[in-house]
Amino acid sequence: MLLLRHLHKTYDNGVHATNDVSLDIPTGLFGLLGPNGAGKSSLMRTIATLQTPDSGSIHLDGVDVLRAPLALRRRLGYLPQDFGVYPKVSALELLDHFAVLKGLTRRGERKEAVEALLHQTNLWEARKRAVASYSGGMRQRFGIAQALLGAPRLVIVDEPTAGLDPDERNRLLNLLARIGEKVIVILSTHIVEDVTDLCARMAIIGKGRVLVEGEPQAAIATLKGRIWRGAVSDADLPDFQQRFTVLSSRLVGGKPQINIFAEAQPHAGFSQVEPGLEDVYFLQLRAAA
Ligand SMILES: Nc1ncnc2c1ncn2[C@@H]1O[C@H](COP(=O)(O)OP(=O)(O)OP(=O)(O)O)[C@@H](O)[C@H]1O
Repeated sequence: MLLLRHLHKTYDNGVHATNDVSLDIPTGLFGLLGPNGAGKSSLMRTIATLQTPDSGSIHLDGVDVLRAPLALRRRLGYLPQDFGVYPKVSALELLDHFAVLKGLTRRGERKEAVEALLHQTNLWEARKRAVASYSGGMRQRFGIAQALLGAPRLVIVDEPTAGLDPDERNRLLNLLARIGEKVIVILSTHIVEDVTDLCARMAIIGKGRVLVEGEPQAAIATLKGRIWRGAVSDADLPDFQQRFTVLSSRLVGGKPQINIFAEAQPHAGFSQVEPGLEDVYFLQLRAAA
């Protein structure tokens, strides 16, 4: 279990990027959902001991991470937002090199670990190709492979699905879900669908604060019976936005279709729909704005 308690981090420019964050993160895939600038990367870097919080505590399986950062680093796999290491060497050689850095010095053991990870991340067929020639999805899978070296207890992946096509996104999420069967995996993302189906638990953060935490389905259930959908004209949209809690709007057949949060039917022609995590997300962000 990873326990975060009352974490605060204010940068020199005065931005309060982490504001009293407390979370219990068990084994499994944990989604950290928030818009750009919400403070996801700041929190990830703090957990990874790449920066220190101003106050608060972090414990991994009972070990005080801020007092013993080396102990955490030995058990951590980290894929930052911009991994940025794509040299013209083969995936096999590069992963082997990272394995040496990670302390896997015995050749036989290292070979076994590297090959197993290339299989696990579906890169075995492409192992002799230069990482520089990989597609975005392959690079991210390579990033996951390096994060898994040394059998970490905690894996942190920062926005790994950004810019991937739907196929590659699914492949990556499935890979993370499988890894999450045994270790703690924190997945930061601004894509709501990344969290809905696969994450056992999640937190939505906005402006550095935890807005909601728990099981996605439980958060969705709190909105049951209170999400209404209907079509409006472009001209009427601003009026609806002023009068109601409009959570989202998308064009369907050229006309805005909007989701409204309301205890009763807000307007003629609106019908109740099953809530989704996107409704939770927009409602929370609105409330925090
Ligand atoms: N080193 C830094 N110095 C000053 N301000 C920073 C620093 N790093 C981040 N910030 C600011 O802190 C806030 C949170 O940024 P952070 O990168 O943690 O958010 P994020 O949720 O990861 O967003 P993104 O998805 O855009 O990376 C932003 O306002 C950002 O500009």
